[in-house]
Amino acid sequence: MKPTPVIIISGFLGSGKTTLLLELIKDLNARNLKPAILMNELGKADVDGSILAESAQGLPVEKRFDGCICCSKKSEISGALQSLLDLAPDVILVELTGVANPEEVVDAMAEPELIDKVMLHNIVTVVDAEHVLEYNSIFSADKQLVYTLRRQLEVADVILVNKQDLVPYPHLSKVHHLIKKYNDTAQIFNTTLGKFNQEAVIGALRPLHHQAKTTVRFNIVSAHSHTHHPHHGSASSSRSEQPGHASFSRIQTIMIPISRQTALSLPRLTKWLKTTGQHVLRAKGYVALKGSSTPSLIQFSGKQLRSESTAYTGAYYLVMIGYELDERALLQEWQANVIA
Ligand SMILES: Nc1nc2c(ncn2[C@@H]2O[C@H](COP(=O)(O)OP(=O)(O)OP(=O)(O)O)[C@@H](O)[C@H]2O)c(=O)[nH]1
Repeated sequence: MKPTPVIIISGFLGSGKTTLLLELIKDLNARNLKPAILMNELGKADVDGSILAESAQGLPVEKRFDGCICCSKKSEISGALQSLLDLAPDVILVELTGVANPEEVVDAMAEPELIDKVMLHNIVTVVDAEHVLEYNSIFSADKQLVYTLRRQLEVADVILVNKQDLVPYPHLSKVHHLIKKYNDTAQIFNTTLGKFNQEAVIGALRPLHHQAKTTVRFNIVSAHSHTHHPHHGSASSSRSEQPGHASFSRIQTIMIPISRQTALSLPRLTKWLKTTGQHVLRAKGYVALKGSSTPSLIQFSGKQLRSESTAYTGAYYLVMIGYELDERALLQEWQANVIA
């Protein structure tokens, strides 16, 4: 039996991985290829899962959300991959968290129970064209994170310089220069919203005609996460200073639950996210906005906030992702600046 190809999508927080994943799913569907998806997410809320559920409706997508890829637990990764294999997909797409090293998945694929069943098709790393040049200086004190970000570039077969719409051309060439310093063999594409000629990534894939071992379809399974840092409560992080395969570093997540009765002012929320002294790199979640009758998906990355109306039906919350976050201060600021 032919091994099932695996495509790994990596890239720092907010670079555009889920946006790319949705583009790949569309294209695979157009080619009559059935993908299965393994994704995990920082924090306790499965925002990407909800986006996927809404955007990929009707597509032959299977999703498994229980592999904690952040901790190099090979058994968890390989367990999740094996469950997906039972569905006989033509390709497995793995979307990593923004602070994960793709090598962890590659390592897990080399475990005895998987080695003959899966093969690495390619690693695609998505780069945020607007911010990638700043990362080394912002995170200079965090060796683990700098190492992970470097490995995301070094091990990639294809690198997307995404968000090209937000930067002038000379900036793009500086980004290419940086990438080539770490990887001069990867194919590089400049993209906006993850759109490019996907032939380079999925062109060689063919239907596998494998027999599914189960008819159980994995839908959106509840988000799995855990606390890396007990004293942070809902925050997740670990502080290994030793570069290695483990991905986490000082990046933390803080989940802000929001009552269903609270409608937020978009201008106030935007102002606060842009001006808070906390080191917030990314925020996302579902909220009620004043003047809108449906829940809104909030996406804050690269100091830009986007909101879009959705058919989401779950509890409201905002996940804040950043470094050196002071949870108490952040929640106080939230109350004072957004809620009060
Ligand atoms: N202007 C612009 N925005 C983009 C582009 N690609 C993605 N975005 C937006 O950037 C935000 C983050 O995109 P995602 O695809 O969720 O990024 P991600 O890498 O999956 O994020 P995490 O999973 O949180 O690490 C969303 O609001 C996207 O709509 C782009 O090319 N240009």
